[in-house]
Amino acid sequence: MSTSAIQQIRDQVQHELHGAVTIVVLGASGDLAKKKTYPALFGLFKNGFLPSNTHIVGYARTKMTHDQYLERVTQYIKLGTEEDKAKLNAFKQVTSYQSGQYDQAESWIALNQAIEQSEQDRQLQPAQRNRVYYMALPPSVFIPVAQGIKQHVYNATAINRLVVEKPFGMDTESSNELGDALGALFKEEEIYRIDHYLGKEMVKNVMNLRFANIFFAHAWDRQFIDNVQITFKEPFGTEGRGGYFDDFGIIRDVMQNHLLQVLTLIAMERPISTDSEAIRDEKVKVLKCIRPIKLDNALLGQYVGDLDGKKPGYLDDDSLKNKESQTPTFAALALFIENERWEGVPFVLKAGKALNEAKVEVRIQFKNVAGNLYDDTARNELVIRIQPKESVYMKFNSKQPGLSYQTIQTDLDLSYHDRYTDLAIPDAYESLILDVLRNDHSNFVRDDELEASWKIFTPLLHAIDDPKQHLPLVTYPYGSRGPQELNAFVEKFGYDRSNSDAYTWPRQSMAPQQNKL
Ligand SMILES: NC(=O)C1=CN([C@@H]2O[C@H](COP(=O)(O)OP(=O)(O)OC[C@H]3O[C@@H](n4cnc5c(N)ncnc54)[C@H](OP(=O)(O)O)[C@@H]3O)[C@@H](O)[C@H]2O)C=CC1
Ligand SMILES: O=C1O[C@H](COP(=O)(O)O)[C@@H](O)[C@H](O)[C@H]1O
Repeated sequence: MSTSAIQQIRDQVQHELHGAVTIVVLGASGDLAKKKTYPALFGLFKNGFLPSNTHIVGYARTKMTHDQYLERVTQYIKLGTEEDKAKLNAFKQVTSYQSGQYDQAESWIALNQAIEQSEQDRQLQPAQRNRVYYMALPPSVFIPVAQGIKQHVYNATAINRLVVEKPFGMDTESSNELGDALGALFKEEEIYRIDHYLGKEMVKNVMNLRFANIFFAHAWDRQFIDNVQITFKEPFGTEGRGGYFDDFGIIRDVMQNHLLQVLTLIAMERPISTDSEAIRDEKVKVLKCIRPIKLDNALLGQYVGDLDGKKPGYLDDDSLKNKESQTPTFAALALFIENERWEGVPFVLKAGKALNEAKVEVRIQFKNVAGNLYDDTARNELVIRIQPKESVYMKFNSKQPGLSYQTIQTDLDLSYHDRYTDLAIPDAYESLILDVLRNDHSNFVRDDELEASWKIFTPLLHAIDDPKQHLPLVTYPYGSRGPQELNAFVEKFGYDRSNSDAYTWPRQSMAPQQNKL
């Protein structure tokens, strides 16, 4: 980004908040706070993106001294240079900790007094007494905390913003209940529902790729695209998180939110502008065209121990209470969008824990060439690699170099780490907290978007949760590609790998004999 574009963002934040804010991190003693929220806040502070007059208050029940608090919340911050170390010392000067309960008025009153004291010490004018409340908390306390804040901490004379972490409910009904409870306390424009995938660089790039390139615009529909695969793979299981995970399963954990958000960006119509409401309007429209997932269009799996006996199965996890759990740790789901652009095109979402690699990507597979002149050609694919190794590449067919006329598969490859020097991609949380400060809702989930997304998944989730229905659950070994039924599943929904066997990515030089003929 050019220096002037960066300065423009800094000026925007400064202007939006009149140069001052108090950021309250609720649940500051927790895992998300130390791993994501504070490192992101430090990244913004270091690069001058926080308003010049910022104070960060950590809040949780745990009793900690100031030094214990600082140690805890800065342990995951990476320091590259001496300058970073100096900046961290300066960052520590603008934060403090307040311990209190989540359901007691006295605690909230005390928090409000601490904030007011800080505002007074910083000599803030009424319009500068802006407050951001970041709920890094388990969902069981979202509502009492939102109530406590609204009643005792909310400052009606300035800006208030509430940042909420997923999960936003377990199904349509519970999500609506949570939405109604929050909606009764905060206006929709004050609420920022985080889906951290919307802060990832390549997810943010989807709109630029689609709407700033004329050649994609005209091939982006059922006439040219055969199927879309959106894949999430993690090489580790639920080790130690089985307690949490067992209530949710892979569909609620990453598919109803992260992968569906990616699908929405791929499938939505062009918004009338880049304004956040225009974007979210289009997202809601396309979500409403997706029918609830049919049971026949789902493949569910659970991992077992690996073949060497070194890695445990899901049911071996000590943190798991139900040793006969039927919770899926893997799912492949085919979704269909019933509109003019996409009718009949399967969007296959695949996600799994304890697989063979770490990878998140979108793979758009185009149709076969009609009346093709050449034998054995592979289908074109556009791949958006979200992580690791951010990249966009287009697989296409080309004449083999030399005297041969054989067609081979190759690619046009924009691998970020090769193309851009000094690449520094900010963490998703850094980007999203900056958006909160700039008052840009584009990368946050709106209430109606949430409702539309739960409607797609709720019938399937209820069937999975109902022990009487006994949905088939296949197994796969820890560290494998997933259930062996997966290939047949994706083929059933159109995915065709023929003539792709010789192709690998990232690019490697072709074998000498392939170049010679
Ligand atoms: N951790 C992660 O990487 C991610 C987390 N999230 C979401 O962020 C939110 C916070 O996650 P995370 O930090 O892992 O959660 P934690 O379990 O670490 O909880 C955060 C803090 O909340 C308090 N707390 C924990 N359990 C309870 C309870 N039953 N009742 C009241 N307070 C409780 C504790 O603080 P104290 O006891 O001091 O008050 C704890 O330090 C969740 O909604 C989670 O789904 C989303 C994406 C990733
Ligand atoms: O929300 C979640 O996401 C993480 C994956 O996030 P990533 O940024 O590391 O790709 C997942 O591990 C976790 O189970 C889920 O709750």
